Amino acid sequence: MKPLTIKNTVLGDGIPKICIPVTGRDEASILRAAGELKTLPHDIVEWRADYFDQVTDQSRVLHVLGALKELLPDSLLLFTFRTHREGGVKELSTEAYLEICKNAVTSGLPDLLDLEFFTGASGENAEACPSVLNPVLSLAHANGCCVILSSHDFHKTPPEEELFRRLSCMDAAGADIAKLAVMPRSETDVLHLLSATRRAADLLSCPVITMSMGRLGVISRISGRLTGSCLTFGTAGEASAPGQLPAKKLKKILETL
Ligand SMILES: O=C1C[C@@](O)(C(=O)O)C[C@@H](O)[C@@H]1O
Repeated sequence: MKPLTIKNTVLGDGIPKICIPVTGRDEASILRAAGELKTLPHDIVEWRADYFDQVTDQSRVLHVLGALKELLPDSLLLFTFRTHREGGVKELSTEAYLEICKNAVTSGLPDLLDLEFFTGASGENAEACPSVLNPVLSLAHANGCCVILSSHDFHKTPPEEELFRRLSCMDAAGADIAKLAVMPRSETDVLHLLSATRRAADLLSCPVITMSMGRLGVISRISGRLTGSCLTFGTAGEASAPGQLPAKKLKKILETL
């Protein structure tokens, strides 16, 4: 794997980087939460725009993106609309989801876009749709924005081979970073995720981010140095997924390990 440098942050080398999600429902609470991050250890701020009540209003989204950039000029900004089928807050059509992503990257404000790998695909273990993903990937890249291709399963952990296959397919599809979040049902599920991550970090060309969610999977959020997962999500207030640790505690653990 080749490390990815965005501004001064190197993903895929050294201690895993920390990303803190901001999940407010209105502009005031989003900006208040973002302001509080100034004193917390992090490299990336993720705006989870699916929590935002006005997310379908393009100009309000651009306004919030601009304000976040201004408030946190030294943090990388990750734009994420998590769809309902992958664990997000709002149910929108695929077209509306893609419009939100395109609007965000066209502004040139986010440093990173989370794009769900199975957008436009149907059913379990479906193949991704290059005709849906490619235009967004190109638009993001043309606007200086890196793309995290992502896949989430809040119910189970697919077999280890499938975990590795998904990360490989994301890499082959042109991801700048490949990301997988899955829910363990047993200790073995967690070990499979860790092992697939190590293989992917060794064999793929892009950096990877993985997590096994919930209490059982907490080890996956602190073991990136061992497994090769380059980024881990920590909380400042409300968690955006089960198992996330508070950012300060996370930083201490990562430094100790
Ligand atoms: O995809 C991810 C990872 C995540 O689900 C987690 O488990 O930490 C948290 C989300 O906010 C983020 O978009």
